[in-house]
Amino acid sequence: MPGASTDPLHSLSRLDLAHRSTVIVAVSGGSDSTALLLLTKEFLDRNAPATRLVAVTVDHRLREGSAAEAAAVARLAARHGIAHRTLCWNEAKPASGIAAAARMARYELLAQAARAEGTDVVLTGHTADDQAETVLMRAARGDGDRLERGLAGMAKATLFDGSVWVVRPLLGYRREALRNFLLARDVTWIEDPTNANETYERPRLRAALGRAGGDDRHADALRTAREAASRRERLGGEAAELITVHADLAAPGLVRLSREFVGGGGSDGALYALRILLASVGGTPHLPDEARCAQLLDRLNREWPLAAAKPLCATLSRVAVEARRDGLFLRRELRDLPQPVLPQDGMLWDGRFRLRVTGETEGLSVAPLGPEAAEIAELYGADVAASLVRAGLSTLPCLWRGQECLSLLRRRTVRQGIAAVPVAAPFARFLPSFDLAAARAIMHLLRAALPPDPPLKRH
Ligand SMILES: Nc1ncnc2c1ncn2[C@@H]1O[C@H](COP(=O)(O)OP(=O)(O)OP(=O)(O)O)[C@@H](O)[C@H]1O
Repeated sequence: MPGASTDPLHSLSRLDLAHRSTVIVAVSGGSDSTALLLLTKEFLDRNAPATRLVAVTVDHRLREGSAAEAAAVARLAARHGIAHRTLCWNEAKPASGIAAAARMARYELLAQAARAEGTDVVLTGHTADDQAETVLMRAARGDGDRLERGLAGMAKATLFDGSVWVVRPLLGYRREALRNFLLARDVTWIEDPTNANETYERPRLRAALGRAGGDDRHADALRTAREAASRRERLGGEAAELITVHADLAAPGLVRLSREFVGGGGSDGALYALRILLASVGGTPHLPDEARCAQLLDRLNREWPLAAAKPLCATLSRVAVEARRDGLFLRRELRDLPQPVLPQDGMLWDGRFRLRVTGETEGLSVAPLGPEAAEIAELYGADVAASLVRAGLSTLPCLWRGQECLSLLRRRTVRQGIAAVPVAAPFARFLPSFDLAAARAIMHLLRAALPPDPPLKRH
């Protein structure tokens, strides 16, 4: 992230939008996203006049007046010759955790809008002020792991659901500069009353940063974010290297790590790589507990030499771990596998596969292969113990008609118009650009679909 700059007109020049036929800007009607919309319009008019600009407002239907706010954004867009859509969050609202649910619904609706417009880019108006607040809140909570990846704050770009890049071109710019930009053009914006409600953590922090000494705290927070982001990228690069060199898919559903991987177990990169591997094999979106993974690596380092006689086994984060003479094997544990489900397009299965459904599904279900794995185990992993191959296979999604097993669902073998595409669970929903190297390595290992390049120019 650049240091806070004063001329927001430069903000878009770092984006690679030339090959996109359409770009979406997410506009709440607040100062930041309104400024972003007008900046993007100016930028595209000058540099990529063939690219269509679409403003999208999400009406969360949480406050009286939200529809009128969306209509005000629509009028502003029309005045500037910009297409505008309003999308409503119509689902039932949860009783608690409303802010997080609203945020998730907003991402989903924005991604839907992007797909409908045939683009993979949505720009949002997050600023340097938002970034400083995010980092200070995370630091105060002390969440994140020992390596403090969370202190990197928001990434310049985050891939949502594997398909839409949410890009934040204004992260290096102060809100005040954006407001001055709007005032100079006589453009007004909407003040969201929740932004001033100091019963919430963010507005409280925002008010504190506005008082004496706030600028220094702001600058410190941005420095912390920059440093944490480069540490996080370095760590991800190390993990990617370890996964690429020392991990392979010994058989479907069975990841094998070499002894050298564990031998380097003292490094932060190995610990991070192991956590990514465990989360991906187990199908959990969050990385498993850092301390427990460090203990496992430590134990493997100390005891593996003895494992020649008897495998060393452990389970962690839905993964069965087995150290044998010929490698460390990871597979989804057999407990708590999904019950049979009716396949639906886009459904995430056990956090490990995305189902693709194009055909008729009546009478069909998707469930783990289970004991039927014994029938086909000999087809795979000739250099691995048959029991491991069977165990790995038995956790994979299979197409059933009643009690009859029709076929193992694979990425390409589309049976009855149904396929199961592997996903890397920790990066399936949100993939921040800091983690791209590590994500690509694990996706490559699992034969998952690789992420599209982010629309950022390389320096
Ligand atoms: N209701 C919404 N509709 C469309 N986009 C939104 C909406 N709410 C937030 N966003 C996008 O997410 C960004 C960050 O959201 P945040 O809640 O921090 O901003 P805000 O205070 O609502 O408005 P602004 O950032 O425009 O001042 C916004 O700049 C905007 O791009």
